[in-house]
Amino acid sequence: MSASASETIRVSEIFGPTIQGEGALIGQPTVFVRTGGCDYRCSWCDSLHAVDSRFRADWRPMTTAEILARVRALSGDAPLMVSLSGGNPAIQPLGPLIRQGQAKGYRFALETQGSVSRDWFSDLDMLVLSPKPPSSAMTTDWDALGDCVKAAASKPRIALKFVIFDEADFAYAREVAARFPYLPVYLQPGNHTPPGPEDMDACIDTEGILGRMGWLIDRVIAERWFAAHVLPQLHVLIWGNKRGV
Ligand SMILES: C[S@@+](CC[C@H](N)C(=O)[O-])C[C@H]1O[C@@H](n2cnc3c(N)ncnc32)[C@H](O)[C@@H]1O
Ligand SMILES: Nc1nc2[nH]cc(C(=O)O)c2c(=O)[nH]1
Ligand code: SF4
Ligand SMILES: [Mg+2]
Repeated sequence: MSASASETIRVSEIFGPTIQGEGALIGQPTVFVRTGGCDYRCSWCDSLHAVDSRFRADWRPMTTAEILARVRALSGDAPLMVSLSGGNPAIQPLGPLIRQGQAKGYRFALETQGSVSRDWFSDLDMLVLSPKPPSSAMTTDWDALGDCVKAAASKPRIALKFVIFDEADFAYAREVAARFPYLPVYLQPGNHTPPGPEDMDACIDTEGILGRMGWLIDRVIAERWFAAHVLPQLHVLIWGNKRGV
């Protein structure tokens, strides 16, 4: 599907530069463009303010030019990595933003659950596919996930990233990884989030997160899954569930 540059994109928030706190690009200075709206409702979603339609009034329709101007202002016009997240950014017309941003030297990563594929995935610098394990209560559409990998196969780096709370989630990650044996895998312990986005500033369960991190490392080693990377959500350990960091 193609999109014209005049189409608007539903934006929940644009923030940064901060560091990418997760996965393959962890530690990299990054500006986040978080789009509003998602076709999933994960039981533990940490970004409900970009998912729950109660927050729809906060999502602003922005043109590609407006988003790019905001990203350039936040970064002082110095090109850096832009992470397109959400919500599900794949349901927004982001192709023109990626191409116009790249023309200015910016690089683009996109985080999605793999439920919707777009031909413009091939223009990305990095596609992070984060299929949802049983604890999310979502069901994987294997054809859609395969289509996402195919759409991106010609150019960008692709990585799989899994949130793991328990043994069933770990088994799911193993299954997906076996279907795509050539893709790098990142595993991150789940963070038990408060029930509503209003309460997100509540304290995080650091002990629980680090406990699951230790368990995850033990499981990876026990299975001799030596191709997997195990990482915490670094930004959560530093700033908790705060928005805009
Ligand atoms: C908020 S999502 C937005 C992008 C897209 N909808 C997705 O899920 O990939 C960004 C990343 O945060 C992860 N995430 C969401 N809630 C989490 C939680 N409670 N603990 C750990 N990671 C979480 C998701 O799995 C995903 O990898
Ligand atoms: N610092 C930081 N790193 C992140 N990595 C993935 C994020 C997301 O919510 O998509 C995120 C986020 O919100 N903040
Ligand atoms: S797919 Fe991503 S944004 Fe949507 S509900 Fe799940 S974690 Fe949240
Ligand atoms: Mg997040």
